[in-house]
Amino acid sequence: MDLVTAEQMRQLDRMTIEKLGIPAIALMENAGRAIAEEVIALCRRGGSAHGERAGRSGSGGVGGSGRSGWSGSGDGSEDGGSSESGWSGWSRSGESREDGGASGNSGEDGAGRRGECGPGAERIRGGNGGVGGPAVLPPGFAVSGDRALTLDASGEHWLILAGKGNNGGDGLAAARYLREAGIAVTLVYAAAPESLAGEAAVQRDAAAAMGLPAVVYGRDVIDFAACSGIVDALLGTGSAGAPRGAYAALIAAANSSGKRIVSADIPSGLNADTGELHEPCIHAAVTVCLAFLKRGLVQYPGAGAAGQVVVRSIGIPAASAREAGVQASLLTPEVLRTRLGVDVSRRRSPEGHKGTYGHVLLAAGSLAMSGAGLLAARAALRAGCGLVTWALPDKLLPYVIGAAPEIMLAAAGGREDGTWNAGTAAEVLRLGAVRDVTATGPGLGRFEGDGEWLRMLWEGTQGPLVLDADALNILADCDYSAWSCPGRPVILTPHPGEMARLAGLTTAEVQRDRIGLALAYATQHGVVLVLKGAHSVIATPDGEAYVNITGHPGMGTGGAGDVLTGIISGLLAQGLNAVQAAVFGVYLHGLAGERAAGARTHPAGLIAGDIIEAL
Ligand SMILES: NC(=O)C1=CN([C@@H]2O[C@H](COP(=O)(O)OP(=O)(O)OC[C@H]3O[C@@H](n4cnc5c(N)ncnc54)[C@H](O)[C@@H]3O)[C@@H](O)[C@H]2O)[C@@H](O)CC1
Ligand SMILES: [K+]
Repeated sequence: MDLVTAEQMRQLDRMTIEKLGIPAIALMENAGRAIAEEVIALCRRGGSAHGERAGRSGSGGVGGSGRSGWSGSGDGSEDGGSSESGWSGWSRSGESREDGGASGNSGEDGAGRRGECGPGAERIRGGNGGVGGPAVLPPGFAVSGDRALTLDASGEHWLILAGKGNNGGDGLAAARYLREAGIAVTLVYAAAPESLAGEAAVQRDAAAAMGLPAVVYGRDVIDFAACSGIVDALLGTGSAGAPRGAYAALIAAANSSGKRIVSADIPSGLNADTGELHEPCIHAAVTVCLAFLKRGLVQYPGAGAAGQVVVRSIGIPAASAREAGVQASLLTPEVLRTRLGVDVSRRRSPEGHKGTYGHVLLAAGSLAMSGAGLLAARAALRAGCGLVTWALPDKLLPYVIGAAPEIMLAAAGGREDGTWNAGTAAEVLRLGAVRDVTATGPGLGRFEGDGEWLRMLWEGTQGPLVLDADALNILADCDYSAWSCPGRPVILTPHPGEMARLAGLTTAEVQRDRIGLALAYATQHGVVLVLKGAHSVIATPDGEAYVNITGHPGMGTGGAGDVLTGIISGLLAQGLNAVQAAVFGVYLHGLAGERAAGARTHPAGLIAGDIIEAL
């Protein structure tokens, strides 16, 4: 599923309007209808303002995963039920959904039976059946109504907060469909209705012609207490900066009303590109994202304000995304399989042996931080590689003998106190020359001459090189753009603090636009970059980015990053290329974390070793 910026979305809108000849008002109608369908689906579910959001907490929802709050349409991103993927929480609008609602296709019930039980069909039966028995329909004949836009005996009353741009126009179109579905609506204009222009003005006039009641902020009393839900159509991808004036006041009032809020496209007040929250920002139960998933909806804190995100098609072809230069994707099993060519089933050859699956060299650990090396080495084996050699300081070696009998140990020299020194580089290079992957960083520590040590590895390693933890801190202190590169891939796996040191920024600056920064850094430095944290971003040297949404809050525990280093290295050893290994490694790491968290009495008890065991 593609992730777009506001500017790319505008370009995609223009392409559809100009090249395909689809009028802008038609797109807006589709948007309005989609929003109305999702409001109706929410009403059917009876979700409360906060109840709808429970699935995002990571503790509830399908599979105990934070992903249960996501559903999508438009690119067929489902995994087809693969148990490996764990994507049971993902549903596609327009196909059979558990709630039986919000289907872009009318007349299907929750089980996908066409024409058997829609309200329209009931009416036909009633008319045919006469007194005293069920209707008998001729074989093969069925009629159904527009179930997605029907809500029986609702008693619902929704406020439609409308801004003066196209986002407001979407809300006004939705209001008409809601009214048709039997839901009472009141339009709340943030600005004088006369100030609306273009398609939004057309929607204003259509709503007025239908007799929909309307109030205007600053002129009329707005009764939030009397409504049962709120459509937020104040600001969309055209918003700039913090909401001002009436917009700010309406957002604040909507949030404090405690009512369910369904946002059109993005929660008003969210930066659609970065996920930053302006003050104030809507906190939605559901966000009906139009056409393409906006980057800001998958990056925190925005992802936390959006509630359940549903991506709905409005007539803009999915294929046009690449034409518009979209380089970011939500990481789904489908993306792994088709865009990246990863065998997500991790099939093993019946003829395979340990030599088939590659050999990792890990240079890691020191006397005070031996566990980091052990975790990374064990994770590489659990990721499926054939062999792992753990190179470590001589003084550490006796303490780890037998800690994991599957791991081969190699004394690399080092200082008397069990730390590394510059002289170990030659031995690490010698060991790495006959192995498939070299990984370093976990538990490495800093030492005199460490910059030169890393330069030797960087320039001398022939196979893929994975750098994490202290290797990244060393790198941050070096001008490595001057180092020669033997043409093998490098994968960097920083957490936000390490990323800040690498990029010369503060951690807050790193977190402000994770996708943008990861892309800029990866392309500028020619590396595969894994920016860790909730919804890790993987960026490639040729300018592609993937946002991962597997994982669990319980994974915030010491050593989880070392496990990721091991997994990525283990996948590289098995022959995955650097991008495949980084992306699939992050994905598997998150899945294993979810499983491990689910297996504990409380996810707070999760420790890094549990993630390895859940691989
Ligand atoms: N053909 C299209 O272009 C389509 C656009 N669509 C909708 O249109 C939206 C984008 O519409 P627009 O580009 O008109 O922009 P918006 O509707 O997001 O907002 C623009 C309006 O808000 C005002 N504004 C901007 N920032 C503000 C702030 N911080 N405080 C107060 N007022 C502010 C501007 O003066 C302008 O009047 C999308 O998010 C989507 O909902 C959909 O209808 C689909 C088709
Ligand atoms: K909005």
